[in-house]
Amino acid sequence: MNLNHDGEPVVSVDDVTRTFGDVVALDHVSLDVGPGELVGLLGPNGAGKSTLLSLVSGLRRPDAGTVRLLGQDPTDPAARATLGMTPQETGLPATLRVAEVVDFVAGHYPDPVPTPELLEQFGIAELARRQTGSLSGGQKRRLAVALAMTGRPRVVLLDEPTTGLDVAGRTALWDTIRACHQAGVTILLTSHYLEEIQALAERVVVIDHGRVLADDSLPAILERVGASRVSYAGPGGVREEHVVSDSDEFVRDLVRSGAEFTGLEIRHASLEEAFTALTGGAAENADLTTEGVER
Ligand SMILES: Nc1ncnc2c1ncn2[C@@H]1O[C@H](COP(=O)(O)OP(=O)(O)OP(=O)(O)O)[C@@H](O)[C@H]1O
Repeated sequence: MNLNHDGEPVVSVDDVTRTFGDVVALDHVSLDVGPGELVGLLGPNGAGKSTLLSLVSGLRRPDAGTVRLLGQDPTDPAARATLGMTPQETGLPATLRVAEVVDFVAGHYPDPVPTPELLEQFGIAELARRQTGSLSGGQKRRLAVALAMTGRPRVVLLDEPTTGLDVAGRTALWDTIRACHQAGVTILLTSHYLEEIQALAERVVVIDHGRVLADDSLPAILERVGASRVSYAGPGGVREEHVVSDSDEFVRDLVRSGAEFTGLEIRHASLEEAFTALTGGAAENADLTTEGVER
């Protein structure tokens, strides 16, 4: 599905299956991503998200079906010149300095972002001369995402980009990811932070057991759950909460009934509720979190 854009998809996954021995990691998955889209891949542990990114980045080949990156086979190195990627686990050469690692990666691209500019953009300029082995987990993560942007990519794959970052680090990285998106870069990201998907993605693809369960705009995904929570304080200040399918109708009826109430609040279903409904409760075991993240 390509919700917002005309033209050729930047990433095209057509009826792809990939197995590892007996495990079916991807089961007839199809997905098109249009130019400039920011797509969030959401799914419980082992759903197939990283496998999908490994096929799009040409690290692995599908058993069946086709994957195209800007119309080319992503296993062809020429196709990957337009690609930036931050894998889930990144190995940085521990004895090299931060600026040296960026320079090394930049050397692979025809028109890289100048190293000082890139480090500034990712808030790690003051770490330029530090050996990467001495960086904190969060600082390494920021550097890893910065490396994905070094070659001015048209497509960026981010596998859990902000895992391990504190709240300030996470929101700073979100701003950088948004800036890349606004500059027209196509971004496909996975995350276990529902707030991250809610804050960044305009389109959400929910995957479980190697299958696409939902692929739609964020509001449409939320709407699928259909329910809203209406709460208010009744007489005596006792708070009541109702889960209703039509909050407008509920409030009209409440007003018509002449009941006294104050502090009316209407909350639409959260992404967590939508995800739990879609995956049949998998969210509860999925290592997904909605805690400790400010939007
Ligand atoms: N190299 C491999 N060898 C064997 N099985 C694998 C391999 N890579 C992935 N798998 C299996 O394929 C399935 C999908 O894994 P994948 O890493 O794509 O999930 P994921 O959605 O990225 O999970 P997580 O959120 O935990 O990172 C899992 O059952 C996993 O164990």
